[in-house]
Amino acid sequence: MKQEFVRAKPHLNIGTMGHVDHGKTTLTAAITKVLSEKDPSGTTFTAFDRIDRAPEELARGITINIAHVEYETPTRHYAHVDMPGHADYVKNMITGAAQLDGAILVVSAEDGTMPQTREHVVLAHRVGVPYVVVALNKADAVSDPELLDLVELEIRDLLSQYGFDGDATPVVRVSGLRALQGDPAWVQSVVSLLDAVDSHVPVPERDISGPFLMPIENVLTITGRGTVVTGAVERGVLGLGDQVEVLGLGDAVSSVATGIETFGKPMQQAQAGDNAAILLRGVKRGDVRRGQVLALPGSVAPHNRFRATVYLLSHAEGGRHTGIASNYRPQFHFRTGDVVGVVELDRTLALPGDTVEVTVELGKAVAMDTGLGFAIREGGKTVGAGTVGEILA
Ligand SMILES: Nc1nc2c(ncn2[C@@H]2O[C@H](COP(=O)(O)OP(=O)(O)OP(=O)(O)O)[C@@H](O)[C@H]2O)c(=O)[nH]1
Ligand SMILES: [Mg+2]
Repeated sequence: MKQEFVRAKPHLNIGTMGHVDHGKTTLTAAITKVLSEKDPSGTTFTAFDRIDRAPEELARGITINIAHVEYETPTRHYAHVDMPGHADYVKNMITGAAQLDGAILVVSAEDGTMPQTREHVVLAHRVGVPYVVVALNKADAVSDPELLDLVELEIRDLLSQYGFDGDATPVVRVSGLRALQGDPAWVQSVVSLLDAVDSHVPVPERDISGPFLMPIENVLTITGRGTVVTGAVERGVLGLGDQVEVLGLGDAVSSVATGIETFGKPMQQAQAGDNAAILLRGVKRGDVRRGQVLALPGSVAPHNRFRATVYLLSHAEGGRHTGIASNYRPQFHFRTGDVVGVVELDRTLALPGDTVEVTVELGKAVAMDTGLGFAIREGGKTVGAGTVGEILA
């Protein structure tokens, strides 16, 4: 019998972001190592090569998408996402799939701020990641303190330039690598970083009272038990035995939640903010997929025609070089999935950096309400961010 999840501390969702190779995954592993050594009952060490793995099938237990690791500080329980590639960051951030309550911006002290550092800061602010804490990483590799001061200044400037409070943001000098190797001074640097996260990122308000909704991130088969969907609960509460509907991208499927887990621990209820794995009665693996939502029956409906406000990312933000016109056919990324659609503009041309009102017609209906955010993508690249306005059909 597996131990039940105990909701003893507030739960927050955070993640590492930052330029390629600046040490996000190493730092993630170091955090779990440092915390597991302080309190083995709250945190399990997740080694570098165990992060970012998402298995297709699990032999036993309902396990969460492996891109997440969990850990506990003295005051909080965290789910931490360390996404494998730059494209995934952009996509997950812009759609809110990652639903970060705060982010650890990892900047290599050797390189300073780089293009993806900027892009992630821009996107984090645009999608409403409310707080950032900076890990000035690889501080072990830079012996000149003035150089570290300079990089710190540069980071604060960048944060202020894109809407964060650069002066108030904690910038902590760390070495994920040396902490992982057990060097006491650098272990302490990771403890300081976590203290900064605990104190700078407030516990968010969750929409617990709204109707249950969870975007599906992964679908797994558990031998002998059935089909499990995983994701982060967006709003509401789901209890064991509750009726649910899987919606969007095709026919709706009705089911009942017969198992609920978080990080491999069973629980009676999943609530907004939780990373949950939900076992669905009588559902075949092929009936459900990533990009759909699991929702309280009747609480939300799929739509495919709507008005939207769209911001086209500027070139500096990683957007297009050229403008768009009516009949533009990109991919629309809602929550956890992509669907093709056609854009109609109210004017002849919209340029990168512009905010425009458009009408969108999707190839497949997606569960949506007014206010839902989405990303516009082409060729695997994110070129715009939008918000659903009036729903037309
Ligand atoms: N000297 C030093 N090297 C580090 C540190 N952290 C990471 N590295 C090295 O930097 C390289 C990249 O580290 P990763 O943790 O894979 O970086 P990442 O940001 O996850 O990279 P992507 O996922 O590819 O974007 C590896 O060779 C690490 O060993 C550090 O604190 N100090
Ligand atoms: Mg990595």
